[in-house]
Amino acid sequence: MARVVVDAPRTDPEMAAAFAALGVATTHEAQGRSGLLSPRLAARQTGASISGTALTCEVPPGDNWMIHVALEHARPGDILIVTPTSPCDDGYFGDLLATSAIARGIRGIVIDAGVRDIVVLRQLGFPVWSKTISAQGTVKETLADVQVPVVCGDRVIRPGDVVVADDDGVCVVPRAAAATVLAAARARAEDEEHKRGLYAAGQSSLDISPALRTGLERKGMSYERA
Ligand SMILES: O=C([O-])CC(=O)C(=O)O
Ligand SMILES: [Mg+2]
Repeated sequence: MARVVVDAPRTDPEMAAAFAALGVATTHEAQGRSGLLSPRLAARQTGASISGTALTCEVPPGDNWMIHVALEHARPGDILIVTPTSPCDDGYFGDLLATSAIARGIRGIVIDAGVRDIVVLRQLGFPVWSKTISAQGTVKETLADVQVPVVCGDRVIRPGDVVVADDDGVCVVPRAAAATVLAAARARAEDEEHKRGLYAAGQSSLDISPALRTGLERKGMSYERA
């Protein structure tokens, strides 16, 4: 039996939104280099940087009915996560569904399958991370689960987890870890800001981070004159 989990708990929307300014690389590093979705889920635009709470949706191959169901349960600040129950490249999502998603406060879509109407999606400014682009249409015949834990881009995503997406890819932060990872990501961003100033002033990264130099010696790097 397929089911929709209604009012699933989610990360505080303001906290989830704060990750966008930090970005995917920093978030991923701040949680111990984890959470990154497969790079096959590529940005279909340039310059979009979003974060929000996961609204998850399973779809049978070639059938987008459950995306319509998921949109009905959208809350402002959600990011739609769509995963087929077995691999499929069809164009599940296009400009009509995007128009509805925007109206319902959804910030973007991450889909381990295809999207279509890509020119209009870009014109709408609705950001997409997808496995592919395909005009292949889908039917509305078979049920699947909405707002349940899914595997998307080879990572488990639970309803209400934080999803961060930009030109570097997509990263998931489990709801229970969001506050800790946000604090670690902010600290990392501050540290990088400091280093950026030193790098720009011409300082060597080996001087700024002495471990990089002592590590070379410890591992036996030798220097020879040409
Ligand atoms: O309607 C569909 O099946 C997908 C689509 O093209 C749209 O959302 O515009
Ligand atoms: Mg269309």
